[in-house]
Amino acid sequence: MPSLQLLQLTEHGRSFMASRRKALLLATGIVVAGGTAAYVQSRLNHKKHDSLGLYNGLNDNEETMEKVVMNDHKLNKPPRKKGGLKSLQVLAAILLSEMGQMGVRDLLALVSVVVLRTALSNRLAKVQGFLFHSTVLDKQGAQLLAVAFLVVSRTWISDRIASLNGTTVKFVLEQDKAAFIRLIGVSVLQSAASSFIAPSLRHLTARLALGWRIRLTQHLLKNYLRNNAFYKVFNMSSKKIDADQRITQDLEKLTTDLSGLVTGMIKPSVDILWFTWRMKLLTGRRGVAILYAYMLLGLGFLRAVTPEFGDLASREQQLEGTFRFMHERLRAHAESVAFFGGGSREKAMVESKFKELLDHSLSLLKKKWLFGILDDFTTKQLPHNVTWGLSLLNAIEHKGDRALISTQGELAHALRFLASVVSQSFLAFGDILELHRKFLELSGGINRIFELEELLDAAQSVVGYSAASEADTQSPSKWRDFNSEDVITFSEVNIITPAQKILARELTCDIVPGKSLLVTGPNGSGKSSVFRVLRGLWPITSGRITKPSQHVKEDVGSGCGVFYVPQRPYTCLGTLRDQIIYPLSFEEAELRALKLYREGEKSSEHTNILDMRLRTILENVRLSYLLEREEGGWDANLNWEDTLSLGEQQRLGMARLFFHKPKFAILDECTNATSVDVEEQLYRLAKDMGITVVTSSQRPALIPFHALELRLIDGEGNWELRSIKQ
Ligand SMILES: Nc1ncnc2c1ncn2[C@@H]1O[C@H](COP(=O)(O)OP(=O)(O)OP(=O)(O)O)[C@@H](O)[C@H]1O
Repeated sequence: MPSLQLLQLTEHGRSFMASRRKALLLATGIVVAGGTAAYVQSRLNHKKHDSLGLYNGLNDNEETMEKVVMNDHKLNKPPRKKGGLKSLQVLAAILLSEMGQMGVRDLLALVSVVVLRTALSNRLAKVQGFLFHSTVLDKQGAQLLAVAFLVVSRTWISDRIASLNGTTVKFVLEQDKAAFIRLIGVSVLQSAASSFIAPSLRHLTARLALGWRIRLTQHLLKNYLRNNAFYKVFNMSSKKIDADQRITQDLEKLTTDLSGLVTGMIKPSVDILWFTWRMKLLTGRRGVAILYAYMLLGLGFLRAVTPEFGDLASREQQLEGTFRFMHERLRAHAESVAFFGGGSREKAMVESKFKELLDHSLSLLKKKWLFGILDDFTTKQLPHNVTWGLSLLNAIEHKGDRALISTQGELAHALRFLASVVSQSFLAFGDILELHRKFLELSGGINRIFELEELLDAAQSVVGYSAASEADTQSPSKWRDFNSEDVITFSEVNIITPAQKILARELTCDIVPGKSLLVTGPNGSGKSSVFRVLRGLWPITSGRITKPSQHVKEDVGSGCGVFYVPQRPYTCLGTLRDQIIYPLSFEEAELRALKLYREGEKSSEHTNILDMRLRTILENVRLSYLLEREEGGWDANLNWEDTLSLGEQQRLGMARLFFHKPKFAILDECTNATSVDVEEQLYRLAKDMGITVVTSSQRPALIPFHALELRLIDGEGNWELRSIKQ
């Protein structure tokens, strides 16, 4: 393919692809859909300015991103199954070593050999990194220990209660009143302890889940909101990753399930050990052998008939996300839909997604129901017969004269105790089987979260110009190496879409201060794409871009180096003031205003300086009436997106530009909804402020404000640069 020959890789490009490939190979099939739960998350999703993707073809093969993902899906499925047991054992070991239950670990590993030949992917190992690296010294380590302690206590109390049950019968038969009253006293104490343990366990489990949620959310958000990863993740492949849904709802469910699993794992393990020992005392080795033989057979049978609950649960979450996303879109575009009268069309689309979700949920419910029947029969009903068998065994081997009341009492005690022990053992056995299903369901959640985590990691390791410039924000010295000049330079840069279509071949041009550039060309020829590459949203595969820093240089009386005003206006959540100072916080804006406009003022006057400056800017963009119109003035906090007209929002965007006062402004048709006279005034203002603009526009009225024209001729790679006669 000729276009591919043009994709000569830079070292950056290669290593980016290598790291991405690694991440993608880790990923199992990407099943995605938009979805949203939290408003802020969805704003990130919706307000992103393009539906762009990262390059899928940075290496020299011809696979599209989608194919890579599909292949990865195929590649990964079998290892997932094979690796499942290992991962499970890793998780079990982690959990149990955390809780110091080494003896239990061996048993659980043994049980998992029989039960769990399935499905937790290698991502489980990652869970360890985030959730189980706590020590007993930190809060969560202590909580884990407390959970383990409570679970063991609960088992001990169950055992005592089982024993008491048998003893009651004995005392009743012997009609020993004093002993009976003592027994009631002990029983009341045990009940009190029991009622303390159950709610405490629930409370601690919930706290554990919350702690993990905080830890995981912070971890994901750190990468999600850095280096524009949210943009890259939404556009990594032609399919969209519903990152918002995963970070909010999926994460909450995962941590709740996981903490439930901790108790779910400890309890049956402790119970099985405890009651096996009891059983050995009561029935000897033969009884234990019978019990275990039944359990292993039952486990094997249930394993064979268990549906793929992990995949099913993951699909359900995905469909839930899609359904929510449909509503979210409708909310975001309510006015447009209402103008078009698109209600019934939207209804059909929402209903089709709902039907998909419903069908899946129904089939999942049916599978759970059928599995539940077999599960119940194997773990709860059939075991009664085993209990009877074991009781018979116990009764045959019981020594003593059956005619004596004391022997009868002992036998009754032993049989009741045995019945309780066997039933507790089977309950534990049922719990272990339940664990199997929970693990499968959990694997779906883990895959969704850690797939996102891997993509976020990959987005961080996008090297090339983008990452270099972002890394600079943390290390200004490094940044200067790349951005030492006050000039924007494209040298032999190929502008290529994520679908590998070349838009501008070996683009070369310099933009120096005072010589503004007008980018023109037919729709779809790549004007905005040039800006995307300049901003580092799309990586470059060849050539080099130089640009001034995003940093503020207060000392020279100007704001940041380059400021972008996108085609679609963006209003943030917050006050009127926040709209103009975005993306700075109030405090940062005060400092900026002080540095830029009144060197050496006292801090008490910061706000005044800022508001005075902002008022002038609002007057310049002819929006000062907003201050009077909206209650609260600068502090008015509205849904600006719905309140302001498109033209007003665009003027607000320009106000933002004037506040930041950059050396270069990248203006992507960001004034096309304003009237021509306002547009001209805005450009005049920018010129007076010494801002060099790079404009994408089709309006002839703007030509005189520029010294150069870059024309993207056909969107096929051809371009020309010419100077504009003033
Ligand atoms: N994420 C993407 N994946 C694949 N192709 C894309 C993506 N984003 C944009 N394109 C394509 O790249 C081409 C250039 O898009 P761009 O937005 O740069 O056009 P433009 O010149 O700014 O158009 P307009 O004048 O309509 O704003 C278009 O054909 C568009 O469909």
